[in-house]
Amino acid sequence: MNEAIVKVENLSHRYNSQWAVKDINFELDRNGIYGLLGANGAGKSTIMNIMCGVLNQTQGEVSIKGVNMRTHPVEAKKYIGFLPQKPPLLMDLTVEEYLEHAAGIRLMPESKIREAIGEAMEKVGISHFNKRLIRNLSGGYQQRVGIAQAIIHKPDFVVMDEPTNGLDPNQILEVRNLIREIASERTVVLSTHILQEVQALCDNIWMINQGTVAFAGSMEEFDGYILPSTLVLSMISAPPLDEFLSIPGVMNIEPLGGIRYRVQYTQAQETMERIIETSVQKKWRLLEISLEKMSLENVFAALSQNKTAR
Ligand SMILES: Nc1ncnc2c1ncn2[C@@H]1O[C@H](COP(=O)(O)OP(=O)(O)OP(=O)(O)O)[C@@H](O)[C@H]1O
Repeated sequence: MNEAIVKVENLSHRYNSQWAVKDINFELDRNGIYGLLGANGAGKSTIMNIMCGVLNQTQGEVSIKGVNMRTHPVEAKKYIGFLPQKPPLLMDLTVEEYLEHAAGIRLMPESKIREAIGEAMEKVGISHFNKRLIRNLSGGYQQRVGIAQAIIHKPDFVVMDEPTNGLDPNQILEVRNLIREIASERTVVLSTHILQEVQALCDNIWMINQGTVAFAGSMEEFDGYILPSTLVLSMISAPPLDEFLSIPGVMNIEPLGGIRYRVQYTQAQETMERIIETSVQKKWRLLEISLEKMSLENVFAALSQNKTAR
């Protein structure tokens, strides 16, 4: 049997009298990107800090490749790379100096450090800035340095707490691509409070709500739970609603006042294309059509409705 890369059993933590995390269980045994999704304060950082041995849990156990993090933290940490929410960058060091420092903290043998720094810089695309002070790098490049320190010792498992937080849209895309590449050869767990981020990046997801797991499964299962979803459109010459409902994929249409309507659909892309084609053919004068973004609150509501319905 394959040994789990990460095993979390009955994990609970309280900072004072309040439980921040309550009875979390999961096991990861494959490479890929796993997302922890939850609103601010849901408990994501607490879980990640405990998994990485930065915080001691109140109850439960975490093991990395069979090594218990509580009893053998030094050995367990060899298998983990961690990019905390605020990467521990030393702004007055150059990229190379900082990575040397990070490799030292990871107790890498002296003889392996030079080569590892070169490889990590190349992997995250910062080799050309090796002599630059970290404070003189853009936010996106600083995040790359943060990722480089997390992979310098070639860990099997990398944890990233809100890795795209605070980046501009271009930097977000670049860092997402980098995360995909890093995950091609190891297991990555990342946290986010942005639904679209897990949808764009993750193969599997846990939704965390008030310190407990509200949903755990593949991205496909997750989409199955929260679909059907909605789009909003404006039509100047709308047909009778029955006629609109005959478009395959349209499950419901609700007038929102004026020329605006909310449409419930099954398969987003196909249904949208059919609506556009039909409205052109029938001259409904479609002005705009856009997918409605689901808020985390809506997702929780949809998940709990579906659970009671099943
Ligand atoms: N050091 C601390 N002392 C006391 N309470 C804390 C501490 N750190 C976190 N908490 C509380 O524990 C709960 C979970 O916080 P946590 O930071 O794990 O959530 P999160 O999902 O990571 O949110 P965020 O994205 O805002 O960091 C929150 O209610 C938070 O206020």
